[in-house]
Amino acid sequence: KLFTVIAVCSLFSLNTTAQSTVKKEPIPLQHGAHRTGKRMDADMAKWRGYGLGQFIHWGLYSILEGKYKGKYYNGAAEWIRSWKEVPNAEYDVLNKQFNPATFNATAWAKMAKQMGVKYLTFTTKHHDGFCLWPSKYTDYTIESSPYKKDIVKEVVDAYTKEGIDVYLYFSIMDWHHPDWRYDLKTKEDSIAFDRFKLFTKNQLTELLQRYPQTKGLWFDGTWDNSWKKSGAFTDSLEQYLKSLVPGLIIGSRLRADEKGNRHVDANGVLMGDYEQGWERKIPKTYADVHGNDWDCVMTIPENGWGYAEKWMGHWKTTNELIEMTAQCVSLGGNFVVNFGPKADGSFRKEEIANAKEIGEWMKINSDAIYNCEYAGWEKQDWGYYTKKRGEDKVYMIVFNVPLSGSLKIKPSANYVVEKATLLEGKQQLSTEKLDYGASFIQLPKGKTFVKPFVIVLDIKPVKQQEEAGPKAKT
Ligand SMILES: C[C@@H]1O/C(=N\OC(=O)Nc2ccccc2)[C@@H](O)[C@H](O)[C@@H]1O
Repeated sequence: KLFTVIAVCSLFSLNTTAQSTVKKEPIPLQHGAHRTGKRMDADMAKWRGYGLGQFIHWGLYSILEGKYKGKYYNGAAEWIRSWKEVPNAEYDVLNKQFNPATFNATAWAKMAKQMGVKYLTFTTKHHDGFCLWPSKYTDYTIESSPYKKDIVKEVVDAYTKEGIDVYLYFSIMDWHHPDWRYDLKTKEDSIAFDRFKLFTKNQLTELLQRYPQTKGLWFDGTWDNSWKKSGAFTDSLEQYLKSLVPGLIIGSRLRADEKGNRHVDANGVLMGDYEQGWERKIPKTYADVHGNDWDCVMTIPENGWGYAEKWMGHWKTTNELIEMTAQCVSLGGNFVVNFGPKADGSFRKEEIANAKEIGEWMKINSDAIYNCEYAGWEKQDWGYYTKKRGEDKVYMIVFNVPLSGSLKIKPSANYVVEKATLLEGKQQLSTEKLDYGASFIQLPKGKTFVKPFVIVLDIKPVKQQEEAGPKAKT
């Protein structure tokens, strides 16, 4: 018996070692990824350099503020329609109340400009199906509200005028539309969902034609079986949308391949121009991003994107949001902070404060954020490295000042540091060489730092040391 066990195990181990050496044949896919590696055109290069963005969730859910008849919903406020306490029929007539009479898109855009964001993602239609633009494919739109005016146009125009690129959030899942299906089990399901797919294609065409400044589409609500079973349609839809607007940027949440895989296809290749799975989470290491472009979308409270009277759990401070921004950019991504305006279009005081304080920090330190990339240097405890794209400049974004006042750095072998300078005030800092290619950067004695700060390292590429011949056998 024992012999059998040993025999089976050794066979297994043989088999695995054999497998590890045999290259896996790619699975032939009609509707998998059509590109491997990053998009290298100018539109995507601009996206890659944004660093900091803003998300805005605004809609009928903002009226309920995460509560109903005095009870507080403990889920994400924009999902309150799905709460058993809220009769769908009562939620669905909230369009009759929506009337942000004092809404001022220009004020939003100026707040965003001051904050230093380079792109906005704005909810045109969330899961509840209510359209903030006057779509001609449904009557469940802003035109059916007392407000009547085209909010999407007001937002797109105001942000574009401030030089902030606009991306339109669109939920495929539409709880209000009679032809939406979670799964395709019957012939009737498929007939209805075919109508729904045409409705979706028509609305997206409408958005791109009405708002030609749109730089990209941010898809959501694509996790159900009905969409997973529509891989071919998602492929043709993406290609169709990109034929309407060449250069359009679409993340990995839209597509499914013909085997129902989302984000990455059956061969593990990203389907989309960037990875959209980093929602309220940040990659730990560069390896986690698998060489893809990516951004992280983040709520200021622990969860909840639409306005809620009571924010859930911990509310992120400005320093935490700045650190998350630095963390994302240091790993080659962008960081997108979500704001959930009240039904009247005003922001809560905490969000206004965060935007102002982040803006004050960006005013001094944005060189370390805009158009920066992963530096590839060994991470140190004091904070994060970013590298200016195409320039011999590395930035140290410092959050943790050691009691010694000496910040250790270990440049990658292909660079030496020529000079270290405090970004604010331009004071040059002394450095002390250590062994193993490391150095100490000495902070000025007696200076106390009360905010995250940046040190600029002027670096010079060095030829890799020629291998000194075959290593002596030790
Ligand atoms: C930005 C958020 O996006 C959502 N959902 O996100 C996800 O489904 N996230 C997700 C799902 C699977 C893997 C990773 C992220 C929405 O339901 C939510 O209301 C909000 O609009």
